[in-house]
Amino acid sequence: MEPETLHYRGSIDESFFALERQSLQLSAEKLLRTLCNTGAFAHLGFLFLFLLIDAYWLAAVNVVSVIIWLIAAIQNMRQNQKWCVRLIVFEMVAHALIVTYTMGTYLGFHFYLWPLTALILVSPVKSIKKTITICLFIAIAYLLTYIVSQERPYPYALPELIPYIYSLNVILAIIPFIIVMLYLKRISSSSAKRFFVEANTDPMTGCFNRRYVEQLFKSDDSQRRRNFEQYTVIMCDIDKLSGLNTRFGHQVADQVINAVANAIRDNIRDTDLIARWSGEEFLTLLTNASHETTHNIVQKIQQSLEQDFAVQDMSNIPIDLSFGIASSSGSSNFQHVVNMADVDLYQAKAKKLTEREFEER
Ligand SMILES: Nc1nc2c(ncn2[C@@H]2O[C@H](COP(=O)(O)OP(=O)(O)OP(=O)(O)O)[C@@H](O)[C@H]2O)c(=O)[nH]1
Repeated sequence: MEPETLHYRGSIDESFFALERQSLQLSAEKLLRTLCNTGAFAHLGFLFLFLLIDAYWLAAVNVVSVIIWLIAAIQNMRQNQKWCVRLIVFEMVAHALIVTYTMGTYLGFHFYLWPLTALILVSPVKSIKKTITICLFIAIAYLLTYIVSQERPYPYALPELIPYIYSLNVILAIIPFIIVMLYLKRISSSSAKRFFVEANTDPMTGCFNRRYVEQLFKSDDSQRRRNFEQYTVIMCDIDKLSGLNTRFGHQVADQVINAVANAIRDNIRDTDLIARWSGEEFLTLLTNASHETTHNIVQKIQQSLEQDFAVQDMSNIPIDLSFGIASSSGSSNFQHVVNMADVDLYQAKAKKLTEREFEER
């Protein structure tokens, strides 16, 4: 699955990093914080409701509930998520049972038991056996409320509020469920993006890798292919990279590779694509670019690189790029176009070599 936020140009763009950071931040701690805040506020609201209907002892129970939610929030802040979840589960089960036993099932307080199963699924309980046992225990507790409290008459004031309290409980009980599901959705989309990036990009430069480009031209995705119906391939090779490694070390050579990737990236459009084809070779795919535009881009890449080296005080590093260019016109076969660009590249390199030999004579 390709994340929509990844553009063809470059590779892992800034919006992806922002999204990734956001998703990671929405960790268990954030999920529990949202739950604790919602739980504490909801119980504070119910405290007033119970006072309104003269259910004083239930209001007292609610005070204890608010305290438990606050302690759970503190445990979460202290990174003690295990105890935070235990307290939430205890409070929700005990409170749902007490209120349902006192008021009957027709007020809907027993609905709070269901979202707990979702919470337990994402909680730090690692063992599957334990998770299933707790979920079954919740199901049994739900059944008990039904058996014990079904026929119980409503004992408090303002019975006309019953349908409203029921509706409120239905809505509030689904909130923890939604929060947990959103959390799971975020985690799964974040993992899919990470998987895509790891499989299709070069970690050092952030460019797409060869695999991605080859898959792109093999894929049946007509929308994506249409973007590359009329394209030009530029093969860019860093000359004598092995020499740079020997003379200046791998770190400097890596810096050179990154600088070349940036120079290409800065001079192509969002609809174009850059991929690290091999250690010292980059492939650039330009869409609908004329001969003149392509040559301008090549020139701009070289100029950008020189400027970047001057800014970074790296002008002493002898860096030369060779380019091979081929266009898809007349051939729809990607591999064939790449081969033509390769031939052009080797000719450019051979020409340089001959010129150098001529100068040295
Ligand atoms: N520092 C660094 N070096 C790399 C990386 N990938 C490939 N190389 C080096 O790039 C060099 C490529 O060597 P060659 O294929 O002979 O190419 P070259 O030295 O650039 O010579 P010409 O292409 O003929 O100009 C090898 O020494 C590799 O070790 C990398 O990620 N970092």
